Amino acid sequence: MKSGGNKDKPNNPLQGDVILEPFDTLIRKFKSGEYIVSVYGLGHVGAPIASAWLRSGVTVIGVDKSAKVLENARKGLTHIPEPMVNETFTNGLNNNKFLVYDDPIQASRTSKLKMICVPVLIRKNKADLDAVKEVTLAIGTGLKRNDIVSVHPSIPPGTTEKFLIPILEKSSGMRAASDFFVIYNPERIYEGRAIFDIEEGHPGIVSSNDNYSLDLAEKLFGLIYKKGLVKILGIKTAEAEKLFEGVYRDVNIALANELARLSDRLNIDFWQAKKAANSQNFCHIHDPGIGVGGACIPIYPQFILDVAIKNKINCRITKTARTINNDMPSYSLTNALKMLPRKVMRKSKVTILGLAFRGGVSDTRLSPTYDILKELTRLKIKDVIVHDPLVKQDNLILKYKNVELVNNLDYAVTNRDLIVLATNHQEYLKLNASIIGQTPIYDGRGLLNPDEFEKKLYRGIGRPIQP
Ligand SMILES: NC(=O)c1ccc[n+]([C@@H]2O[C@H](COP(=O)([O-])OP(=O)(O)OC[C@H]3O[C@@H](n4cnc5c(N)ncnc54)[C@H](O)[C@@H]3O)[C@@H](O)[C@H]2O)c1
Ligand SMILES: CC(=O)N[C@@H]1[C@@H](OP(=O)(O)OP(=O)(O)OC[C@H]2O[C@@H](n3ccc(=O)[nH]c3=O)[C@H](O)[C@@H]2O)O[C@H](CO)[C@@H](O)[C@@H]1O
Repeated sequence: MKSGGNKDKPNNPLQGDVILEPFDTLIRKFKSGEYIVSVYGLGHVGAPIASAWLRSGVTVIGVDKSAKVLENARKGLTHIPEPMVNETFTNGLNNNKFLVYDDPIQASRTSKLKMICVPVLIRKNKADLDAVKEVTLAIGTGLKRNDIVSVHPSIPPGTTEKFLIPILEKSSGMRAASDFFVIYNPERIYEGRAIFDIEEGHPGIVSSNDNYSLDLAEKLFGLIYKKGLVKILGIKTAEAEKLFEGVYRDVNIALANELARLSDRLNIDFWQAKKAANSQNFCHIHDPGIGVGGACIPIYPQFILDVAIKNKINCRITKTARTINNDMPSYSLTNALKMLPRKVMRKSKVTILGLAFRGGVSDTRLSPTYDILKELTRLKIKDVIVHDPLVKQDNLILKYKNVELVNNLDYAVTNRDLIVLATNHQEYLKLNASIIGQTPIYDGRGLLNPDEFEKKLYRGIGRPIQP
């Protein structure tokens, strides 16, 4: 059969003697619970994905390596503060639609569609594929004929084809696009509204290397993406697409940081200039800030740079943007420390507002606040408070003997020598002169209204110094 035929019928079985099920039968079997989806990794991405499938009526197996995550999941809970995830897990357990496995091979044997949602972080400027390798091997070991494997983390272009498919083929003894099917579906969720983003926020991206798997992906993922799907034939292109989104953001933030630093030097109000500039339809200047954190934006450009170096391409803008953004914690702290009252720096009491990498989330991965803490510790400042309304405890902070993590904002801003706002949590909008008294504040996110503070006690990135 040729590709591109009736969407309800498999148009490219590739398998000679084996007849594939019509897509409608396949979907019916997922909906009836005969076919099961397994989600490997119940973190920021996996937990909302599992929830989206559960919400579509499908039976889901959650798999994770962490005993704590599994224990929580069995109670219908997650450590991910995403709206609707806990409720969906709890309903799923009550309806016997949500199953939790600690055996990844058994989960693969039991499920038809296996979704890889474990993290790909960075080690020595290269993608760290250890977790992906581990689950891929387990999935391959339990793989059955006509099963479907779908890959979700953001990864360097070529990873699925060159790294994951060979593991699946070797461990299963079967061939991709013939005996089993591989889909790449990058996640585009914004933490804090993940289920909404999957279901209604953006079109989903589905890709595969053959037409049959791509049509299959469209049919399957149509169950959860209500805003439509963008189909890409060629997984490598889809892997690149996701990284391009991240590079675009990183470069635009770097541009904002560069212009804000110029504005600081010229004593120009960057924020007013930005607002006016963005009133023109083609202009989308981003926000400057104390740093670019999170498990995505600082990492994806590195994947691009690594692959560029291997292919002897000099991605100068991507590289420069990283350098500019990496320098922002140091630049901001230098300006903030200029506000310290004259006294021995080591004896100063400094408060950092925000540990999360951005406002509205409790995720602290690669937060610029860690860079600030490292520098304050190097300067031997002994009394440092970090406040965050959403982060209740943090293992990295425990390593700093000079740093206390607190959730009480009044305590954090009382009787201090300097306050540095590092995260744009909405909770900080209430700060003003009567709350912080005579303590100088450096606004590393341009969040606060300078008019709410005494002129000499407020400085901020891109904010002019008032005479
Ligand atoms: N966080 C986001 O907003 C976001 C958005 C889009 C894409 N992504 C991509 O998704 C990937 C996953 O990110 P995340 O934020 O969900 O990570 P996470 O750390 O929040 O969750 C990962 C989960 O996988 C589990 N895990 C790790 N190794 C495992 C293994 N070998 N077997 C089984 N379980 C294992 C962990 O215990 C954890 O529960 C990222 O690397 C990124 O490429 C993330
Ligand atoms: C391409 C894109 O948009 N991707 C989003 C991004 O989401 P994110 O959760 O990482 O959040 P961001 O808002 O990008 O922030 C990252 C860091 O940059 C700082 N920042 C931000 C905007 C700005 O103008 N100036 C800044 O300084 C901010 O404080 C924070 O530290 O990656 C997810 C995973 O791939 C995507 O799913 C999601 O779509």
